[in-house]
Amino acid sequence: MRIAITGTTGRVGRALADHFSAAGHEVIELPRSVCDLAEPGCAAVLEDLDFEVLLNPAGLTSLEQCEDQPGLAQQVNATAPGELAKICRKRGKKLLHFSTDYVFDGVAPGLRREEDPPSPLSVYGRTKEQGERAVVAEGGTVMRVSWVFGPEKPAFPDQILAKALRGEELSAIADKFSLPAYTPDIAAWTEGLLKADMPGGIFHGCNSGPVTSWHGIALEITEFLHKRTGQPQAEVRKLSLAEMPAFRAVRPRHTAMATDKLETVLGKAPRDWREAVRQHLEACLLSR
Ligand SMILES: NC(=O)C1=CN([C@@H]2O[C@H](COP(=O)(O)OP(=O)(O)OC[C@H]3O[C@@H](n4cnc5c(N)ncnc54)[C@H](OP(=O)(O)O)[C@@H]3O)[C@@H](O)[C@H]2O)C=CC1
Ligand SMILES: Cc1cn([C@H]2C[C@H](O)[C@@H](COP(=O)(O)OP(=O)(O)O[C@H]3O[C@@H](C)C(=O)[C@@H](O)[C@H]3O)O2)c(=O)[nH]c1=O
Repeated sequence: MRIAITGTTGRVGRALADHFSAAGHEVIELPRSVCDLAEPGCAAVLEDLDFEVLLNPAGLTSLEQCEDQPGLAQQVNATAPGELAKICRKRGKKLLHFSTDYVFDGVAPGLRREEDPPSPLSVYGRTKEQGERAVVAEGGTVMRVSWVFGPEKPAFPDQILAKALRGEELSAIADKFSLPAYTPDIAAWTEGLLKADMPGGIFHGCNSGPVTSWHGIALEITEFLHKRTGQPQAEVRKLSLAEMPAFRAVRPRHTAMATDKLETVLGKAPRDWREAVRQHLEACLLSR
């Protein structure tokens, strides 16, 4: 299959490109230099392109940058995905677009379902929600992911691992809750949706297991290191969201997502995030 992929310099796009290349598909990479979503009309690149499915993980992912440049966030996260979706529909091509748990306000604890009404708190969340609505209106499929980590680019777990290995003091936010999503697993779920012919609508994609905080993920990492090295388990100081002055954008507190809808397509539940974190850490230690 000929699979076009945006955002291949990013975490999810790189994982998708590597996964589908390894699976024997022809991957057409559409990085910013080929398709700059900040440019109105950028989707025209699809008009003459020979592809069967478009995967669109590209996005303006810094919440603070979105607050500072709302016009750019609107163009990249909302307008451009809508334009890509229109051309995909017109040309009879399948589209999977990536969105976020931050479309929810996260006020109440518990698992968010696809049919729960979004109520974003930030420019990032609002523009991502508009983008997903535009895609679904054109018959496209959306996968909302959360707290993404993987080998392609360092994320929060990598920062904790690096600090722990250097013996530095550790701290992590303990009053914000979700479920992480591991990039190789995101790629496998994407393949599942592709095999189901991209059914349209919204799907939640994250690993399973107990809902956690960033502090909970950090503890999983220090416990892993303790078992792996025999060193005493490092302490992780608990932080609150309010202690993060760098977080100028408002972040939702409870955004763990239920994945039953994806499970129906895949025929199995996503694996536990703790297993995915351990696999990631093993790979990080081996590559050092
Ligand atoms: N990371 C996370 O924790 C989460 C991510 N998501 C969503 O998942 C998707 C993938 O995220 P992730 O891979 O982690 O993000 P990254 O920040 O790692 O990558 C973003 C990608 O988008 C590209 N991009 C940004 N602006 C433009 C532009 N104007 N034109 C073309 N490409 C552009 C970047 O290209 P360049 O390298 O040139 O800047 C990069 O390839 C996003 O849509 C995000 O909203 C959802 C929940 C959590
Ligand atoms: C969690 C955490 C982060 N940080 C730092 C690391 C990083 O530089 C910065 C932002 O962290 P994160 O990127 O993990 O947090 P955030 O920007 O909230 O991440 C979000 O990204 C967008 C794209 C999404 O859609 C969300 O699901 C979520 O993954 O804050 C800490 O210093 N301490 C912490 O405990």
